[in-house]
Amino acid sequence: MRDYKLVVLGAGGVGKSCLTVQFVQGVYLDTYDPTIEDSYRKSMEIDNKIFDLEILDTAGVAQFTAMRELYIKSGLGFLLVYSVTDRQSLEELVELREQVLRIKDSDRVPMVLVGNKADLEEERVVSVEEGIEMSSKWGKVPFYETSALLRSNVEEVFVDVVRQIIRNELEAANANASASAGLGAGAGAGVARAEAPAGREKTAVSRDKAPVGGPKKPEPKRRKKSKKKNACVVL
Ligand SMILES: Nc1nc2c(ncn2[C@@H]2O[C@H](COP(=O)(O)OP(=O)(O)OP(=O)(O)O)[C@@H](O)[C@H]2O)c(=O)[nH]1
Repeated sequence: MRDYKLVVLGAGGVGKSCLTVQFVQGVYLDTYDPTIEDSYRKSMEIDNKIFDLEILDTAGVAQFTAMRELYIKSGLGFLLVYSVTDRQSLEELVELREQVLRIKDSDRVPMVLVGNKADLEEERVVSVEEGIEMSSKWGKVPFYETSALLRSNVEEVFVDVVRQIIRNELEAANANASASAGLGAGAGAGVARAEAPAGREKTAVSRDKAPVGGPKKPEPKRRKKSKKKNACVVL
């Protein structure tokens, strides 16, 4: 069984705990109790394999953010959550993502951008388009709008991060196998083949789940083997 640690990051009150508890326990918490740090475990089957997930629900409020570096070091995948009712919470993610990339010392860290509270249409101040724009700026990090209240796209965001981790591991294994077989020049081809089975099936889906993003395009190369796909899924 594979054991993966996922970390849920974002400003205070955006719904990190509600998303996590909805995913793990299938219930919605409607009281607000600021988190210091909570850890949850859940086993799930993805692509016919069982994964044991440890999910760290982190503190959004400033006095606990010193612990963040530790979470980030130990995490394999990250959910960067804002609330569509709070513009500042989206802006705060810019710095958070930079912190993740810096601490992990990589620009290919498995992550998703999550705009939560999408059910609160009347209180919305961040549009779907702004979420998509942020995801594009970040090199097409998969973007979803979610509602922990309605349980929409909740499972999808966690599964997406796990699939990214799997894909990265496959790429690393292929690169190692090619290197140890003395096939340095063929490593790129191995990576490309490895991507196919773990690829996401969704590209871009509008509020009524119709595709809005057109065909997937390869991300412009930042590193030699970088070839990410986009997934923007909103309610
Ligand atoms: N309408 C609606 N309310 C939500 C949703 N998700 C969370 N909330 C509410 O927002 C408030 C904060 O949710 P939490 O999950 O505690 O937020 P958090 O990000 O964990 O907050 P911190 O622990 O301070 O970091 C609670 O009152 C929730 O009921 C959602 O999808 N829709």
